[in-house]
Amino acid sequence: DEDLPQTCSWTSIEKDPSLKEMIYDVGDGPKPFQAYVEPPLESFYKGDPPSKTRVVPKFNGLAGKFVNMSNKNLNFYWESAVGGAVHLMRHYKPFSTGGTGTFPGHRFFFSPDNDPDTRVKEFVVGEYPQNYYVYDPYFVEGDPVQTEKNLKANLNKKERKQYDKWRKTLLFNEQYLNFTGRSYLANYLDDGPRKAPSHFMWPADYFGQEHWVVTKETHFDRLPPSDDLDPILITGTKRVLKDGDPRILQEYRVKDEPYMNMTLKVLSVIPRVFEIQNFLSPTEIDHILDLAGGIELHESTTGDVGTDRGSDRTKGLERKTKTRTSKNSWVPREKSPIIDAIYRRAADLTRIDEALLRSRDKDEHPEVPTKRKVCEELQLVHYGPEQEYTAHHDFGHTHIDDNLAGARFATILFYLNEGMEGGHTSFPRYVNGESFHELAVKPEAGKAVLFYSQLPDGNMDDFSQHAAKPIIEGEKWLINLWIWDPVKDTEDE
Ligand SMILES: O=C(O)CCC(=O)C(=O)O
Ligand SMILES: [Fe+2]
Repeated sequence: DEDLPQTCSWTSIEKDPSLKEMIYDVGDGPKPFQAYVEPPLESFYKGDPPSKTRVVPKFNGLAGKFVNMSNKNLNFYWESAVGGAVHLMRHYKPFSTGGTGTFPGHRFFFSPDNDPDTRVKEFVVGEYPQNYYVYDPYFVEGDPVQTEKNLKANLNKKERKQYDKWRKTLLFNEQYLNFTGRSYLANYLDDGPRKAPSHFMWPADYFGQEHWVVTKETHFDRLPPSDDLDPILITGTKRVLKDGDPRILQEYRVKDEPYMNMTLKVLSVIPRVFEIQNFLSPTEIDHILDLAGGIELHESTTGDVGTDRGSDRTKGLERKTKTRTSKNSWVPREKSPIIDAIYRRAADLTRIDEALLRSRDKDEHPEVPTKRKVCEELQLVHYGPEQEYTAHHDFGHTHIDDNLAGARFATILFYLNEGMEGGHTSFPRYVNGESFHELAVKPEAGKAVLFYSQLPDGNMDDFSQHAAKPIIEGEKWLINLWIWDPVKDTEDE
């Protein structure tokens, strides 16, 4: 298109400069892997760095990855203190894993799901980067012969395969940790480590760095009549807008502005966090809040706590999660043309084809391994006084047999209001040379925040841990969009 000589400030880099070749061996001979190695702190500052050494953050949380390397069904508990109250966190299938944000000194244990009085393994969480907590009843330290005997006696062929993949994951983790200083929070798959993200990732080289990207999805500045905001019914290729095509409801958008510029400003290098001012227009915000009036908001839950699979005895120990006290609801892209435009703009912002953010026809992106979307529906969230979402990671953990290993890759938060007291989005572990306090992002109406939960090498980013701080006064409205890599784990329709 002639109006758009260049669509973004990014000039092609062959590979992310933070990727370094590491040679590893998990028993099949030496192999190369492009591993993410954190750049030196001095490079995080455009001018003179305030310090050459990292500040140790006040917040000492970390991602705990708990692994069931047995063929037993287990229940996983948190024990609030030695001999204190225990809380059922979740059920673990054979050879499965799960994660939770945790702190040094936290206590967890596994029990067989048919024998809740027995603790087969207890864990006390250590300091970062001690992220792994493994139950392996077959392994005998320093005795490979006995270990092999135990495995032969207890596991069938299929189980042995699953076990061996976990062994490789742990071996890979040791070498990755040694090379990068970080744990490998993904799994080692059938043909090697989890693949590097298939989506584009904006670089974040230093605080205050700016990128820009152009979008034809310009702002709505007048609300179309409600009939024009009916749900979108067309599907697949018919949704594609060619360069010459007008945008949907163009007449209600800012006049004589064929495209608009979005500026991403780097708020944090590790994790990669960007803010984008004026992503949403006041009209768009009105429309979303209007939808919110007609949408029933539900009490939020997280994937971490609560299961209906507990035994009778453990049922009484389940509790509603206290980590997330807000109310939420899902808004599909097809809800209205304005919501659709927000998805298209988000696609331009992340430089992901909009087709990946909806159901696709057969011939759209045949290279993508499944027809699943790469995002969830928008989530509309409301926090009232005292409500919060305590520190957590947005990524999840996949089963060892899931060879695609789809996980949340990027999060975009869109703030719908401002002026509340509290309610910041906090990144308590952002790496810097000045402050041991969190990076606190203030909600401002129309502002978007983009951050990545994964690293350029396909590992999960433990430092992406974040929280919604409690509201002290007022309320907070936001929508968030979760983008997955390479695709979502299940279809959400
Ligand atoms: O409300 C916020 O600021 C953050 C929300 C969040 O982290 C989430 O919904 O996953
Ligand atoms: Fe989150």
